[in-house]
Amino acid sequence: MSLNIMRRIKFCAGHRLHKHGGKCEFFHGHNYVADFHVTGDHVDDVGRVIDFAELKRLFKGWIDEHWDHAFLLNEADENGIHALKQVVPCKMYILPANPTAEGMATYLLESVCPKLLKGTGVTCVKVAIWETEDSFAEASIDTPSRVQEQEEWSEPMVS
Ligand SMILES: Nc1nc2c(c(=O)[nH]1)N=C([C@H](O)[C@H](O)COP(=O)(O)OP(=O)(O)OP(=O)(O)O)CN2
Repeated sequence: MSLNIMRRIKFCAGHRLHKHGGKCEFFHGHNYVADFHVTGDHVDDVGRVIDFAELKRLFKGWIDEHWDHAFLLNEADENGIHALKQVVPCKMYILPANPTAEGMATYLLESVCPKLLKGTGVTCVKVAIWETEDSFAEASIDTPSRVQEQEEWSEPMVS
């Protein structure tokens, strides 16, 4: 048996889609919603897979530090990165792919959640990123063990 729970985290961030070819190539921002779906196979003495408050501490803590009020850019977007570095102070987070809802959900699921949840006994199996109230993308894994832990972290650039 598995038990599935979800913790929602809201944040705002700026981005642009490298080579989008349309309006989303301009710098702009969104009020994002991130839904973290977590699974476990047993409950504690209180009846919880994991305390929602602990998930908030972990997920919101990471989001607040790295993405909230930051600009998210594709590492291939040299022009955008160069431009943002001129801004003082500047909070920027560089991703290995475009900061689409799909790219952000994938990054959280594969690169961030395994580290945050290490030792908790639960696994994040799906992350949904809502870019607007009408559109979202989700990344999910079928088998938790498919998630690989990655050693490299992109630190936010603050200047
Ligand atoms: N599959 C995806 N398509 C798009 C993404 C994305 O993350 N995944 N992102 C964007 C842009 O970020 C854009 O800001 C959102 O575009 P759009 O949905 O067109 O924006 P609006 O809902 O605000 O549309 P209006 O026509 O301006 O009302 C684009 N595509």
